[in-house]
Amino acid sequence: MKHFEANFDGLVGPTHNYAGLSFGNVASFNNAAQASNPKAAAKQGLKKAKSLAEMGMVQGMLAPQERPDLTTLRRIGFTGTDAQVLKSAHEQAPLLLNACCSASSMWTANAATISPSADTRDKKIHFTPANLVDKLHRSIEPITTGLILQSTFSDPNHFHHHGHLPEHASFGDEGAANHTRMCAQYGESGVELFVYGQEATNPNAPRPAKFPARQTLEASRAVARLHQLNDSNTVFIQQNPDVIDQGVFHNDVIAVGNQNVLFYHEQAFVDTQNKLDEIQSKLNTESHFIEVPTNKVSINDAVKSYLFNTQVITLPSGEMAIIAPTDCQENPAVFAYLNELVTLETPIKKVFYFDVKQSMQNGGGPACLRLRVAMNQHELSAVNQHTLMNDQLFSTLNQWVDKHYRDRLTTKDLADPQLLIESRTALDELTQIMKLGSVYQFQR
Ligand SMILES: NCCC[C@H](NC(=O)CCC(=O)O)C(=O)O
Repeated sequence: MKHFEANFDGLVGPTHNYAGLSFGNVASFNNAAQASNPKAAAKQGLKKAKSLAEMGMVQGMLAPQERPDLTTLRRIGFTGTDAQVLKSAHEQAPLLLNACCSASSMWTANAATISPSADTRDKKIHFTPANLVDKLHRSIEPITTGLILQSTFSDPNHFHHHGHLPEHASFGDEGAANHTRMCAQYGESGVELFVYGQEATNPNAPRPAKFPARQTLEASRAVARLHQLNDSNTVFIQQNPDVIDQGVFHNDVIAVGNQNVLFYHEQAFVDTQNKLDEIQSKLNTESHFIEVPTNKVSINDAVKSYLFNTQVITLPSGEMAIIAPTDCQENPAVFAYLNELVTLETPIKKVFYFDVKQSMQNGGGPACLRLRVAMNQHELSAVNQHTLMNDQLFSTLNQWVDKHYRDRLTTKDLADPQLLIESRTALDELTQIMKLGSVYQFQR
C-alpha cells in the first residue's frame, strides 16, 4: 500500500501580532511591539503549503484558534459584555490581554506529538496535544487543538486521540517540535526520537541557566507510553542546555530528521555519539547523519537563519529537498553551506526557499508551521477531505483571508471589539469551508 508523510500547516489567525511573549525565543523578543501584517502572514503560509502540494506532497491545513480568547479572560475574572471584558483587560492587565490574543496556534509543530500506525501497538495513529505549559499564551491552546485534531482526523478505526499531559512544569510538553521520526520507508516501523530540555524530577541533571527548557524528559516518556511505543523504537536525547541559552528554544531550531536522514548542528545534543549509535542500532536501515560544524555555521547564524527549522521532504521522485526560509539565502554562511550540501553524497539534492518572514519574526520557520503525519492511503481517505490543500481550497482560503484579515495590527489594536467580531466572523465561515463542526467556544 502507498504510504507517505503528510504535512498539516497551521493557518495563521486574524490576530497575528508581535507582543514579545516568548522569553527565550530571540525573534519574539527582538520584534516585540512591531506592527504585524496578519493578511500577509496568512498568505505566506498558504503559499508555502500550496507549493508543497504542487510538488506532489500530501498537504493539509489546520484551523487557527479563537482569539481574543474571551473564555480565558472571563475565567480570570473579567466580566460584562465582550467589549467590556476587552476594555477592562486592556486597562488592568494588558499583558494578559496580549497573551489571550496570540495567533501562536499557527505553529502546528507545537500542536501535538504524532506517532504513525507503523510504530504503535494498536496500529493506529496516535495524537497527544502539547500542553505548552511553559508559556501562558500557548498554555491556552491544547483543548481547542484537541478538538481541531479530532475533527480533522475523526475516524476511531484509524486515529487514537489522547488528552494533553498534566498541566505542570514537570510535564512541559511542546509537541512535535521536539520529536522526529526516522525510518526506512514511511509505512515501515521506525525509531522515534524524543528530544528534551531537562529532567524535571532530577535536580542534579544538566539544564540551561538563562532560558527555560520547555520540554521535559518526563513528558517525552509519558507521550511514548501513551502512544504504545517501546524501548526498541524510541530514543530519548537531551538537548544541549548551552544552546537553549543561546536561543534554541525547541529542538527543531537545531535539528530536523526525515526517513534515514538526521540533519543537525554539532552542538545540538548532549552525549551525541552514543545517541547516534543508539539510533543506528534501533533503525533497520543505514542512516545519514549530516552534522553541521560550528566552524561552518555558528549557533548564532543557525538561530537567525533557521537553517534547521527547515522541512526535509521526500519528493515523489525519491529525492529529498529542503524547504527553507528566504532568511537562509540572506545569511552568507548558511547560504554557502546549503549550496555545498546539495553537492555532497547525501539524499538531499534540492533547496526551495520561501518567504515566511511574518512567522519568522516571531521565531517560527517553515518547520514550525507544519505538523507531520506519516500515513497510508486508507488513513488518508479517513481524513476530513475539506482540510486537504488543492487549487480550490487555496483559492477559497486566499479569498477568505482577503475578506476578513487586516494588513496591519499592533498590540494596541488587540482590545478593539471590532477585531473580535472580525475574527469570529472569519472563523465561523472557516469551520464551514473546512467542515469542522463547532470547534470554537463562541459556537458552542
Ligand atoms: N515553533 C515555533 C514557535 C514560536 C512561538 N512564538 C511565539 O509564541 C511568539 C509570540 C509573541 O511573542 O507574540 C513560541 O515561542 O512558542
